[in-house]
Amino acid sequence: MTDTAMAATALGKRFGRRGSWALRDCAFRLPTGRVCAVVGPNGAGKSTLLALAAGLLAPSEGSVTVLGTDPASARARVGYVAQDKPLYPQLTVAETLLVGADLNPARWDAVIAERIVSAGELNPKARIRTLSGGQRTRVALALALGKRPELLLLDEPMADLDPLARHELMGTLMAQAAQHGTTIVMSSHVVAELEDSCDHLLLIGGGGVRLAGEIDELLAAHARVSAPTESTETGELDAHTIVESRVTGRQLTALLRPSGPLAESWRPTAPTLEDLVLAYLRNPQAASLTPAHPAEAAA
Ligand SMILES: Nc1ncnc2c1ncn2[C@@H]1O[C@H](COP(=O)(O)OP(=O)(O)OP(=O)(O)O)[C@@H](O)[C@H]1O
Repeated sequence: MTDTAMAATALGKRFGRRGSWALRDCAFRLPTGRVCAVVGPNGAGKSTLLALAAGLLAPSEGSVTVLGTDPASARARVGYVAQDKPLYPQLTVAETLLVGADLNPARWDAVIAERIVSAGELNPKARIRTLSGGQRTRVALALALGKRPELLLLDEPMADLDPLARHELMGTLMAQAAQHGTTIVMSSHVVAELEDSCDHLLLIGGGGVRLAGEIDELLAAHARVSAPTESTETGELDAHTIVESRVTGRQLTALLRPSGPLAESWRPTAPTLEDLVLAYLRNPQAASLTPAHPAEAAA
């Protein structure tokens, strides 16, 4: 048994010998039992990271392990739903679930798979090619959860679901995580949607990991501060790691990682997850906060 669901060391991937790096020098550790959000701009490498963990891509350098072993050896214990939800178009919904059962004889949970399909009122006799994008997502999630995985890798699973389906399927995923201790790693662009359900964050940007860790700890390591410009002195914040600062009217606000006490003129408030993610995305030069780049020691 391992308490690490996924870990990367100096992980890099490039497509083609002379291609540019999709990911480089990634290091993080995700403990088991977490619901982890993978966030980052288009082209940041989120899908690449999930495909590396699923064992569908091989690293160009470094390594990734899942459930304490290499991705190929862990495949039977891992569920993966790719962004394009590949399914056999000519099979019916019922036949697709039968294939799931056949491929996972020791682990298959027909009850959960059928519950997910019937909650979407899908006709078991409908062919996959006749389903909408959101309906296919539902079948892909039924297949992945029916496998009763220890680790579930989901690439933008909610993107084409309507709000009700999103809510219901997110509830099903969270119940699965709570009941079976399943680790869920889920990429998404909708940060507000992740705030309530995820407890761990991987923020990917510029080909690397910008933020990695428990969301509570990441939020606690940052403060949003503001002060009237006339009451601040140049360089007052220099001791701290500034992620973002801006002047609006006569107010200066900043999102920073305090390295010690802040001067009295600054009023700190706690940032939201969305504040944090947006500040790092808007400021690619801001210093990363990951196990490989820990926070500065308090002064
Ligand atoms: N098969 C491939 N061949 C060549 N380049 C690729 C391939 N797959 C991905 N890339 C490149 O790798 C980089 C990362 O792509 P990836 O799909 O992992 O990003 P992403 O963060 O999932 O993006 P999005 O949010 O748009 O889905 C991009 O620059 C992309 O062009």
